[in-house]
Amino acid sequence: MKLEKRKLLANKTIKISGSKSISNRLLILNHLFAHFKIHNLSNSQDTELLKKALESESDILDIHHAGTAMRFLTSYLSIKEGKTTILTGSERMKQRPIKDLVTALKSLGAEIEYMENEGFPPLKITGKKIVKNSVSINAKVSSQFITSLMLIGAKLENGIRINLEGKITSRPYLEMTREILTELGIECEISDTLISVKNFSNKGENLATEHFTVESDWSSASYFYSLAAIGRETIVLQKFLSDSIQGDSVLQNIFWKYFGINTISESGEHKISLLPNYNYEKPSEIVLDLNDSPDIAQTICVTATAMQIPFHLTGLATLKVKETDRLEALKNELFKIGCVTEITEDEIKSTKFFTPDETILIKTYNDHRMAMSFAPFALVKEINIENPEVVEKSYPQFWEDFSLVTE
Ligand SMILES: O=C(O)C1=C[C@@H](OP(=O)(O)O)[C@@H](O)[C@H](O)C1
Ligand SMILES: C=C(OP(=O)(O)O)C(=O)O
Repeated sequence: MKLEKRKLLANKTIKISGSKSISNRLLILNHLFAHFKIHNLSNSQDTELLKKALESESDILDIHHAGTAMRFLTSYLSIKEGKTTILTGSERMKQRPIKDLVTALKSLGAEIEYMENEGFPPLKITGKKIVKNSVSINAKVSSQFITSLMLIGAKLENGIRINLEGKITSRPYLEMTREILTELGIECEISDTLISVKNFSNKGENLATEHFTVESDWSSASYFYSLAAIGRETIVLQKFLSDSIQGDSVLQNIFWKYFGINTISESGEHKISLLPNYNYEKPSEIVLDLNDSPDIAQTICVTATAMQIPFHLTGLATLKVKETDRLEALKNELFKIGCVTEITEDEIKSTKFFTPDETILIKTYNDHRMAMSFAPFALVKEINIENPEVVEKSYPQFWEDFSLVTE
């Protein structure tokens, strides 16, 4: 798809759909406990796939590229007594790790077999009653494994105590899970090395709420922060809270500190205005540890490149096992828009900016965030985005919204 050089329009309002992460947690909890009404559910393909899988009677479930769906369903199916299910996904999903989660579930008494390669999907899962309640898990590879255990914890006879080994990755996602459980009336505590979830008996006790409204998706909001920063015009986004339970809401601080974008909240209406500071002076370098919010790394790299600000981002080890190896993908594609980078196992650092070629063709590697994060570069120069439809994984109407704020 060709994006001719665009201009950012001032004061346009975009309504982004519900957070994919919150929605996917709520769907699992909704099926484990009494049904409650979910408002502003994410319209992402990942959420649709999880919803379909939970409603399906089939013995084979294919969740394509949806990482959270794969990880959350692994625990969910492990406690569906009397049912055997094959849980599979796309070719990329078959390369994304799941071993730490499977090992933890097996140590609790679950019955799970690898159908192709040890440590990777597809899995054959036979649901069982789990009575053990203490488990250890490596916290370095993906927080989704831990959330997956937390989500079933209250359904286990004796609750769950999860011992965390190693450095915790993507920790705000664990806090998000705890916040959601707490809001539903399920007791959960998190310390640096231990998470506990108490059993929540369904008999006689009701969940604390019958309605849950999902805040809109902060990771999706990042592309509009990028547009506001590069285009220096105000954009209004809905429905967001400044004290969000989504870790990616840290965008507010990052874009204020490094890109001169002020976030003004209008409480009541859940609107935020992204306002460029006209006295903004570029920093000499952006230095950030993104271990807590890996999904906004691509947005920051492209924004910094468009604005020619040197950057050094660390804490990115998990990027290698996402929809694609995002560090490699960034290195290749940033070069096309005029930035030379060095990457290691968990870092990316810009070393030089130069004037890019006339024709820029961005590859997207089956990764929605590659397409969406590079799109704002069209404010600098015409670019072409390969396979633009990849955005549907998290943000199906992204291109319509992009066209609403640019011309
Ligand atoms: O729990 C979640 O909803 C997520 C956790 C993060 O994954 P990791 O914990 O694997 O980094 C994040 O990257 C992903 O998009 C969503
Ligand atoms: C990593 C992501 O998703 P998942 O792991 O759920 O596939 C993402 O949305 O950037």
